[in-house]
Amino acid sequence: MSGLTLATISHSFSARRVLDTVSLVIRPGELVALVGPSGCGKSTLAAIAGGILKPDQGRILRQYQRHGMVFQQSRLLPWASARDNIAYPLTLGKLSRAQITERTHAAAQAVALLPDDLDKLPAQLSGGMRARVAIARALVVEPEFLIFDEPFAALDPALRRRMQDLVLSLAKARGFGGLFITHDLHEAARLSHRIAVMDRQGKGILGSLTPPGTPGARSEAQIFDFTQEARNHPLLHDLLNVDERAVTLDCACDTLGFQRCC
Ligand SMILES: Nc1ncnc2c1ncn2[C@@H]1O[C@H](COP(=O)(O)OP(=O)(O)OP(=O)(O)O)[C@@H](O)[C@H]1O
Repeated sequence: MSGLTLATISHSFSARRVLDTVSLVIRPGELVALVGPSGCGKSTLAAIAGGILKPDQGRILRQYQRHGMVFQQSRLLPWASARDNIAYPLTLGKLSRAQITERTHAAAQAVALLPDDLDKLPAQLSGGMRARVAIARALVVEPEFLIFDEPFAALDPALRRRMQDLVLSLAKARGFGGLFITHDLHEAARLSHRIAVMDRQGKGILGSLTPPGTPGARSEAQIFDFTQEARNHPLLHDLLNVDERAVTLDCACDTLGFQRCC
């Protein structure tokens, strides 16, 4: 079981303070979705959680050995094939060539990449394929914790659903925890034990919403009902502007296969 504690994290870019004493505790095995208005500092917090960015102040406690990260932009090596991008983190360890090949192909298969796609460079892949290569690269290390920054945004509804199911089944099998950043409330409700809502100005976590049941065991009706109710929750109502609410609704309708139900 793996958890993460971010304690009173502050960070500035140039003179502009983006995060101001933000604390978030993810208990061992807990999947937390982080939502909040665009620009409030979610990606910055994810980069700090993943050790990509050193905060100006604050403490990070990781209760795991390895995490897998997916960034908002796929951040693939442009000169390397999809296969080599997925394998890259393994080449930094002590695995044999045969083990690397086996794990790379298993990860590629899990994200529904075809063998032909693996020879292509990132520029030759579609946006959705690039996103899946990035997800495979995160999963290939057999992570104990996931940090995913809008990992499924470039995927069509069917693939998005498939990737969500993949993460849920792996989380269940391995008991890992995770931090998922998303603008899609339906996705947040589907993937997480808890939805943490970040302040508009990066001044902390305003509170959390807890969908009923556990991720992976919720019915689509439960998720849909929760999402509809949550939109009117003061925590979200004050934070999401009209456009963002519309996007969230579209996503929920798409995923459920409804014709503009709302
Ligand atoms: N490398 C950087 N240099 C300067 N400013 C940055 C940098 N990265 C982020 N910022 C600024 O920090 C603020 C928070 O950005 P961040 O990407 O963390 O927000 P976010 O909540 O993830 O937004 P979104 O939901 O739109 O992805 C923004 O004002 C952004 O312009």
